[in-house]
Amino acid sequence: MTIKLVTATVLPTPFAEFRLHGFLADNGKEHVALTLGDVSTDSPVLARVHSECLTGDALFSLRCDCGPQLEAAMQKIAAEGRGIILYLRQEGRGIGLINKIRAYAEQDKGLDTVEANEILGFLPDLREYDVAAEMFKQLGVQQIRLLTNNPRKVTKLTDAGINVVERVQHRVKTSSYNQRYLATKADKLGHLP
Ligand SMILES: Nc1nc2c(ncn2[C@@H]2O[C@H](COP(=O)(O)OP(=O)(O)OP(=O)(O)O)[C@@H](O)[C@H]2O)c(=O)[nH]1
Ligand SMILES: [Zn+2]
Repeated sequence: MTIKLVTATVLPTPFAEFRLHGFLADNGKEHVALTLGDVSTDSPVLARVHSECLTGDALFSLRCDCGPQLEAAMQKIAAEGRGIILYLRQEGRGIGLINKIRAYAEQDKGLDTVEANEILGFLPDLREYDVAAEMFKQLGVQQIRLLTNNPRKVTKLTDAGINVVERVQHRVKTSSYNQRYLATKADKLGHLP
C-alpha cells in the first residue's frame, strides 16, 4: 500500500482553523488529515484516528456515537491548540456504506452489530491501519496520545508501527438509540466503557 500527500489547505471550522491535508492511496481511496499547530515536533500529539461514518458524521444518525466523537475530537484538539485527526475512508468498519445499511436492516430485525456483520458474511471489523501509519509518518508525527475507547485500535495502530504513548478516553453522551450498539462494542468488541 502506498499513499501520497497530494495537497493541503486551510480549513476554518467552528472550533479552530485547521490545516486539511489530502492523501491519495494507490487503491484509489482518498483520505484526509486535519492538523492544528506543529505536529512534527517530538512532543506527543493528541490524535484521533476516525473511521468514516457517513450516517453519523454527516447525517446526524443516533444509531452510533461517531458524529459526536468527531466533534469532541475537534473540540479537544482546539482546546490544546495542537493535534491531528485522520479521517479514514473505511466506512462501516470496512464493509462499505451499502453493506452497513444492509447490516442496519438486519439490526432492525433484532440482531446486534456483530451478528449483523456475520450474517452478511463479514468479520465484525475489517479495518486496517497501515494507511494511518503512513499518513502520520508523512506529516512528521512521531508519538501520539490517542483519543479512543477501543483497546484493539491501540494494538492495531501499534502493530502498524505507530508509537501510541497514551490512550485518552473519548466517551460522548449516549442516547436510547445507540445504547445497544455501545453495549455490543463493550461486550463483543472489547471497547472500554
Ligand atoms: N459494520 C458496521 N459498522 C458500523 C456500525 N455502526 C457503526 N459502524 C462503523 O463503525 C466505525 C466506527 O467504529 P466504532 O467501532 O464505533 O469505534 P472505534 O473507531 O473502533 O473506536 P473509538 O475510537 O472508541 O470510536 C465507522 O466506520 C462506522 O461507520 C454497524 O452497525 N455495523
Ligand atoms: Zn457511526
